[in-house]
Amino acid sequence: MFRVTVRDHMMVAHSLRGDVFGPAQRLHGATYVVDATVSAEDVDGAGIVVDIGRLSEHLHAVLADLTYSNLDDHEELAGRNSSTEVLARLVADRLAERAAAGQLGRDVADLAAIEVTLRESHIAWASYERAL
Ligand SMILES: Nc1nc2c(c(=O)[nH]1)N=C([C@H](O)[C@H](O)COP(=O)(O)OP(=O)(O)OP(=O)(O)O)CN2
Repeated sequence: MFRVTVRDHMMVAHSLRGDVFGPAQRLHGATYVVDATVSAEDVDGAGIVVDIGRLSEHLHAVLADLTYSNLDDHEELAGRNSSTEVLARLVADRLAERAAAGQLGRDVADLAAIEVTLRESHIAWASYERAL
């Protein structure tokens, strides 16, 4: 399997509900380093999974909708904790929609999966992977 990964970041405000959380139950800021990885069984005629520049543009566009916002007010996250895992899935699903529309520059049938990893610090991260 071939994989290509691009990296970006986003800055958000949010609070997390539940006794499992401590101070993070209060509204606070978080900066996530976000990695998006697209995989394919084979490369295309140009020898790539998808173009890095194009994948970077789409990751940036997806994150632009979230960054500098209060995720507690986000309609897609209503009633749900914006945990690192849930945010990884949200970003992956949005990128998958773009892949399905051919916006990554390759037929989605030739792509295998997308994985998004959010690093909330240098010692903790969460990922979500889904088929394309
Ligand atoms: N699996 C996950 N665990 C935790 C997440 C997460 O997104 N996924 N997020 C957090 C918080 O955002 C943050 O990392 C720390 O929160 P908090 O629990 O309030 O802080 P502390 O660990 O310092 O406090 P405790 O009282 O020890 O919980 C946490 N976990």
